[in-house]
Amino acid sequence: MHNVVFVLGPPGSGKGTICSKIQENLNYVHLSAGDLLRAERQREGSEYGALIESHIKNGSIVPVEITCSLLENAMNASGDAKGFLVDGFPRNEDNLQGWNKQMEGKAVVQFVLFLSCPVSICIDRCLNRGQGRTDDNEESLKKRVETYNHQTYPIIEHFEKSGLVREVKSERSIDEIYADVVNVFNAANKE
Ligand SMILES: Nc1ncnc2c1ncn2[C@@H]1O[C@H](COP(=O)(O)OP(=O)(O)OP(=O)(O)O)[C@@H](O)[C@H]1O
Ligand SMILES: Nc1ccn([C@@H]2O[C@H](COP(=O)(O)O)[C@@H](O)[C@H]2O)c(=O)n1
Ligand SMILES: [Mg+2]
Repeated sequence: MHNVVFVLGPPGSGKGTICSKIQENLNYVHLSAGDLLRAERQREGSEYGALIESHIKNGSIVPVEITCSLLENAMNASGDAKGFLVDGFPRNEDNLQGWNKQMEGKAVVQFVLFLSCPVSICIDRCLNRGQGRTDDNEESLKKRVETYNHQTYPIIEHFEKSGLVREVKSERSIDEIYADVVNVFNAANKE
């Protein structure tokens, strides 16, 4: 059974940055749904390349069958770990339902780490990220934020109702955020 922590928050809230630090120090494996989709988009022979690129540019969400299979394959291919940081998933109702259907009996959700951050700060971070992402431009970011507000935030609210959400404010320095995140993981692993 895979132990999973979902990591959610607006685009640019620092999910990837914080997950890298958790992976380095806490024996969790970081799996970014966005990174897996970008790799699949580049994979020679992939039948999904064009579809994925179109969703990424439009800030819309790729059908769950594609994303969940990439996640499950990555988990199965990974060695021993305390758990998996599933970054940027589930992003909408389709992601959530598809995960529940595909991963029932194969994964347990330990908690949801919610990195909350004002949107204006998130947009500035993305525009200055400097990684050449095709969606780090004003037009795509407007759509990504809209998708976050209308489709992803309701998923966070859904988990909130089950008491699974651990919110950490991420408009602060990386060290301050990470200190709070470590406390969240320590508390969860004592339960
Ligand atoms: N606490 C922070 N303070 C300042 N800059 C930060 C902070 N956290 C991350 N950044 C920077 O902001 C940018 C976005 O961070 P990151 O890629 O981790 O966000 P993300 O939530 O994974 O975004 P996305 O959803 O678009 O993948 C990066 O350039 C990163 O270096
Ligand atoms: N569950 C997901 C996650 C991501 N996407 C698509 O990838 C884009 C980039 O995601 P990041 O987490 O790296 O920002 C995102 O805007 C979506 O188009 C997805 O479809 N499903
Ligand atoms: Mg990211």
